[in-house]
Amino acid sequence: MAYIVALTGGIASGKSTVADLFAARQIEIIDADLIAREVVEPGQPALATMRDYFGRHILLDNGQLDRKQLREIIFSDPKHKQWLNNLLHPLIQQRTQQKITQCSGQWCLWVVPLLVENQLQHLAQRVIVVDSEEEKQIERVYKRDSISRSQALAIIHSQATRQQRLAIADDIIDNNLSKSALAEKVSQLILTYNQLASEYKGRNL
Ligand SMILES: CC(C)(COP(=O)(O)OP(=O)(O)OC[C@H]1O[C@@H](n2cnc3c(N)ncnc32)[C@H](O)[C@@H]1O)[C@@H](O)C(=O)NCCC(=O)NCCS
Ligand SMILES: Nc1ncnc2c1ncn2[C@@H]1O[C@H](COP(=O)(O)OP(=O)(O)OP(=O)(O)O)[C@@H](O)[C@H]1O
Repeated sequence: MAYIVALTGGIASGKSTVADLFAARQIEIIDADLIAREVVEPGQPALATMRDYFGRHILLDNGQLDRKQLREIIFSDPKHKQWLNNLLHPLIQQRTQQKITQCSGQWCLWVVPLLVENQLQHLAQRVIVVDSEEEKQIERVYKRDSISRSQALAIIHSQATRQQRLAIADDIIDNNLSKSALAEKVSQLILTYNQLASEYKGRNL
């Protein structure tokens, strides 16, 4: 089994930006947000279950999930969020495990927003936390998705705190850095993980 490096952080902390820098260096990526999209594609049983629970209005005319609407529903009602998490998280976890066993490199990067919330850290050998100040997250999520300040805060407050994440971090990426400084940090981390993964392989032969 490959050495697994988990990459986590709050909403709009910069996980995808950092993951893209690893991917550009040919590191294999397993992305929980992408898997979360796969399990609700049209034709997937989970999408039909969600339509039955929330109603047909949760779908767009083309049958795809109306993500904006679902986001508004679940982050304004914890009961609905819990229902959705109970449905999707086991499915996401199952697919993630499959992909982890298929990782062909010496190590791979598992991008997992809810690592701390779902207490999944035991599934990785190393944890990177992308750390960002709350105001930066709000600003970036607004620029990227036009999410209002109050909705951004609702999402942030439904997630683990910065302190909870930092408490389990092996490596911290401060995402107040410029993108070029981030690339430099990623290059250093790759050298570290190449070494750690090769030692791990040696111990597990
Ligand atoms: C609510 C949905 C439709 C919003 O879709 P949207 O395209 O706007 O956002 P996207 O999927 O890219 O998620 C963006 C970020 O929102 C946060 N987030 C999403 N779901 C959750 C959740 N259940 N609890 C806390 N934060 C969440 C994460 O930081 C995530 O990285 C979507 O996030 C979703 O289906 N969520 C439930 C599945 C899930 O838990 N996914 C996140 C972890 S795999
Ligand atoms: N260091 C940075 N400098 C400037 N802009 C950045 C930086 N890091 C991220 N951004 C921008 O902030 C936004 C959020 O970043 P990104 O999508 O990487 O976060 P994320 O943690 O993957 O988000 P989500 O939790 O929503 O999936 C993006 O528009 C990205 O281009």
